[in-house]
Amino acid sequence: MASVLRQAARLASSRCLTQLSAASSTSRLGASSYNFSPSSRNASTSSTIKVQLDSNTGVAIMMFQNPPVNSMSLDFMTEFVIAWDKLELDKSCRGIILTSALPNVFSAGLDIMDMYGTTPEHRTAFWKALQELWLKVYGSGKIVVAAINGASPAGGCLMALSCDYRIMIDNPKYKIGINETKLGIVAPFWFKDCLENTVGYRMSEMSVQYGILYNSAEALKIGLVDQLVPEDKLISTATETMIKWFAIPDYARQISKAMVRKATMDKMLAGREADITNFVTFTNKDSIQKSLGMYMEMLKGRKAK
Ligand SMILES: CCCCCCCCCCC/C=C/C(=O)SCCNC(=O)CCNC(=O)[C@H](O)C(C)(C)COP(=O)(O)OP(=O)(O)OC[C@H]1O[C@@H](n2cnc3c(N)ncnc32)[C@H](O)[C@@H]1OP(=O)(O)O
Repeated sequence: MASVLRQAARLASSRCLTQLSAASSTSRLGASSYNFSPSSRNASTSSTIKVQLDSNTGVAIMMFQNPPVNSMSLDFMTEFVIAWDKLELDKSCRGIILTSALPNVFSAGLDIMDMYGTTPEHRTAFWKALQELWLKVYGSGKIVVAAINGASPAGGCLMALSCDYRIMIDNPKYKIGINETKLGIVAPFWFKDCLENTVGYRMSEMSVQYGILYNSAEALKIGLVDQLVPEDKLISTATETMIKWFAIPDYARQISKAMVRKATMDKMLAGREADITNFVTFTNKDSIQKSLGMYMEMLKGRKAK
């Protein structure tokens, strides 16, 4: 145990978890001091990411606004990471709620147009940006809550899985899952690892092969999300949840989080270059390009009907 703790402490000061110790101001706010007055809100906005930080409570809400479906394009992910870094450096921010500013969709996952018909150089930059985003969110010392207010397939599901807690709107029309095989592509190992860490081995074995998208009730049943709420209670519940987490001393929670996530993080850090090569090689294949093209056509055709 002592060696695990030493490792976790080393991790806490390592590149991906540098924020852990920096943000460890213990329990400045309990639920009773919660005050969400508009005057305390800080707003910062890029074209696709909107951030509201309440420095009284320490809760930041990061909203995706990349119409029509919050697809994770290279530009979106770059803006995400810039906004994320700002929050990580802000000591008044103790927790981040991820949600969508668009109706009916949390995130449609990776932008297929960034993978389809693009150059290997472009896809390299695209995949690096995705790795970077994931390492930041998954490795964050802040408390991160996903407020899932719509469809959340593939990369959208990964984003939610990287958080500490997932709250979803209770509506059967919203689906979440790792559905890559349905597109004729393969989710990389770290998508699978995040799913497995959350729902267990057998469920992820079924899930990644079939490419299952679960509705909200099914997602709750298998533990893919932690809580369902009516639409009008989503942000208030996410904020209240965050305030409850604030009662735990930051440093102890952060070290514990680092211990639990270390193996998954290390695997990615060790395999980062190979993962980029795999992605670029895989998406260079004619058969994969064909699958992506057909899927895009299907999406557009569905709309035309
Ligand atoms: C050996 C192993 C090596 C492994 C190496 C790695 C291999 C590659 C790994 C790749 C991992 C991929 C991860 C992903 O995230 S792939 C993306 C998966 N996403 C989806 O399947 C979602 C598709 N979209 C939808 O289902 C719906 O759009 C949605 C439910 C989200 C919303 O429905 P709605 O009816 O509201 O909207 P429309 O369907 O009409 O869509 C509106 C427009 O948006 C376009 N669109 C939708 N999704 C995407 C997307 N992901 N990327 C780009 N564009 C998207 C859609 O075509 C419409 O466009 P138009 O308005 O122009 O018609």
